[in-house]
Amino acid sequence: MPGRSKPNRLSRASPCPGIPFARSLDPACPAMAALLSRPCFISLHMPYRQGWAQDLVNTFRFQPVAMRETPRVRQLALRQGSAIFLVNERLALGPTSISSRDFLYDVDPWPALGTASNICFEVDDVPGLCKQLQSRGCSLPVPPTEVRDDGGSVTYGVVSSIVGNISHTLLDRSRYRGPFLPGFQPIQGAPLATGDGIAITHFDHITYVCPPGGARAALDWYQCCFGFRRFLLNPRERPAEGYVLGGQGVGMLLLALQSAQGAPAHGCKLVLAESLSENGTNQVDTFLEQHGGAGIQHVGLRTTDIVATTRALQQGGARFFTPPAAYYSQGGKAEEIRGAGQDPHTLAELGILLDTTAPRDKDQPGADATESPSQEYLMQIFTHPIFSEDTFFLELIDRRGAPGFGEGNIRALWKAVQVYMDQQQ
Ligand SMILES: O=C(O)C(=O)Cc1ccc(O)cc1
Repeated sequence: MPGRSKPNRLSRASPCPGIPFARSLDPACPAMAALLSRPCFISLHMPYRQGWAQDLVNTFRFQPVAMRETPRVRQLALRQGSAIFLVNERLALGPTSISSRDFLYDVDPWPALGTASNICFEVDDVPGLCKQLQSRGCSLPVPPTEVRDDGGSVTYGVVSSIVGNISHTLLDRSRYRGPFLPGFQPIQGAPLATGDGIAITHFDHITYVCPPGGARAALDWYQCCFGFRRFLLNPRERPAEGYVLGGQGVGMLLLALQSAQGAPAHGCKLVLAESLSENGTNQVDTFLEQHGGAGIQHVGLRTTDIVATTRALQQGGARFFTPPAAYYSQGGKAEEIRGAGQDPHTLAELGILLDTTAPRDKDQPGADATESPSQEYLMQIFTHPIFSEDTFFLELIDRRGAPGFGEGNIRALWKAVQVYMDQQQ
């Protein structure tokens, strides 16, 4: 955890605290009332005076919707589609003056550096879920709490995840009519120009970096505690092993989950990454080192037009990883791109990756057996790290029927990041 040492909670014997080990490994592990929906917001914490909120507004065109300011902290909600980042900034130096209650709807991760540390989920019964989680031994830094203003009231609690500095705000805002949350002032003003082509609709997935041996424990925890279901990233993935990428410099295990509620096509997935590299540092190890432990490595933002969105963001100054030029010329890639109905020159100019190797697995929940697999593909592009360290970054993802993750794209990203990191040294 940045700036503060913390015992490794992944070393617990049972992945589901309080549940006998054998039962806890059962994916149906015991009826959680938790029906978590798509993330309501993702919290970012900045150390003193790092104005990254401005970049989200000016470059990524997130719209400021609401703000809360105390003498010690500022919290700013920024929105694109239904994706909301809650940017938390300290207004004073030094940890002593800040109490955990300064950051409403969150806990203070004491960041010595920028970190994305909280994912808020809307739930129906906050006290009931908090009670269940507590009875399973989960740590609840904020017990169920009611906050109200003129727009009504909400109930929230915060639970610590077993992964690094990540926490989850559990929120019931069914009784609230205001624009964001009680305690926040709406930010009036003309919406930012939307004719610029940026078409971000929602959070598609959130990828964690787990410590060695930690991805499986995290998978079990989210299944047991939040009722998440396993999501197979690729038809070739064997459930017992996970999606293992090896060779060509890649050594990584990926496991994924999706929330039980919500249509699969629109649900937000959690991807758990763990390094399997034995020799030398890679992007996952680098994250652990520079972040000071496990945490959120990137957030995938779903777009319905990745070409226009990337172009507009690049014009606004966003910087993206670009794959080596050979990516577009070798192994029939240009034909693959054309076959998908895209233009290889445009994708190459912008650095967008396209993958047709992640067709819809007909066994995944929600799969539509009538759709033709040949038309399914996805396109992705990844920003450079957005804080000063090589830690957190954003991704744009445009899914054309493909719900998984393309192996070719992950390899290309891996390579591009390695080249970037080598250049940094
Ligand atoms: O492709 C994605 O968006 C993923 O989430 C998979 C992934 C996970 C970790 C990495 O360092 C690179 C790629």
